[in-house]
Amino acid sequence: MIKVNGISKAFKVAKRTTGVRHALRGLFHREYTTVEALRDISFSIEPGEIVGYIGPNGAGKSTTIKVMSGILVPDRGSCSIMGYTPWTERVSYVKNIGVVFGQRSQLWWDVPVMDSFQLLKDIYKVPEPEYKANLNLLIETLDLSEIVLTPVRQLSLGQRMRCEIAASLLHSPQILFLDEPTIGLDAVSKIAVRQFIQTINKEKGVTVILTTHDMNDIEALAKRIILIGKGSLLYDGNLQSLRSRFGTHKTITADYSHTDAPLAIPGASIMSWSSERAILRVDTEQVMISDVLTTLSQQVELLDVAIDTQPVEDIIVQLYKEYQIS
Ligand SMILES: Nc1ncnc2c1ncn2[C@@H]1O[C@H](COP(=O)(O)OP(=O)(O)OP(=O)(O)O)[C@@H](O)[C@H]1O
Repeated sequence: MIKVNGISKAFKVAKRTTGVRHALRGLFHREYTTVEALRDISFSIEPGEIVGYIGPNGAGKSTTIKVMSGILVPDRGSCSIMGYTPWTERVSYVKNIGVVFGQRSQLWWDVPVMDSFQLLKDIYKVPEPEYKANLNLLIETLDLSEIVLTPVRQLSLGQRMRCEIAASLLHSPQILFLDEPTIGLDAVSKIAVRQFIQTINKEKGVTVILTTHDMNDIEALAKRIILIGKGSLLYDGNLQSLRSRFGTHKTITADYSHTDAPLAIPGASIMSWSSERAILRVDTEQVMISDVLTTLSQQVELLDVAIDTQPVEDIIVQLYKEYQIS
């Protein structure tokens, strides 16, 4: 469905200087530097996938989404999405995609949301029955009935984001690009947006490419992640295999009957200890969790045990370290 092949994009940026002398000189003689936003990026995405496109600030995520949605023309490389080249066949191509930029709005600021929806219907030439069916479904699933008659400028960020997502789906696109869709949202709105993304992916088969800094988004939604750093693709694969590669540490929180004897557990490091609770960190490549629990139960009377895997955040930090990006 999506084939990106060797995409590169550089921006020419004017060098900024401080001081009056330099500013005056800059009026006559501008100096430029080149920012390589994307370097030889390639990947393919199958229909129905949800892919988390992640990387630190300035890595090139938004630039990739802009190239894939036809807003930016790359310097080199090719991109074929549902048979279209996004930047050369933009008019016919955009009917197949929905785009949400969390930091920008596609809705008209001063008019009620419903008027923006109507305008988008006309722009995309959505037939009336299809528009009505989509609108009703979106109003219901995104809980918009009480806000569609409100002007966008009066909406909260969470309400606006739900409307943005609805706006991007009115024309039944098969691919949805989401650039930071949960940025700035409270916990409840984040969960609502995540659930909705899952629903349209499962029920309508919409392919989703999602950029985010929120690892909970990734954990909840994406089986596959693509990691970029400083414009280069660093990892493309399964979140689960990344877990097994890096996530070999588990944390055991053990509650037990009062004891003053210190614990000695071979293969586990004791992160914290009190007379009733200990937190242990175990490298499962070195020692089995069951062995640690057996040793523990020989030394204390266990009341409760919780075992946590390493959060995805930690794994991503390790990846950044391995690739020396920040
Ligand atoms: N229009 C532009 N003009 C000049 N430089 C740009 C432009 N757009 C992006 N860049 C630069 O390209 C690089 C990649 O930017 P991009 O916005 O794609 O990163 P990002 O991964 O989306 O970052 P963030 O997580 O901060 O949103 C950055 O160094 C950025 O400053």
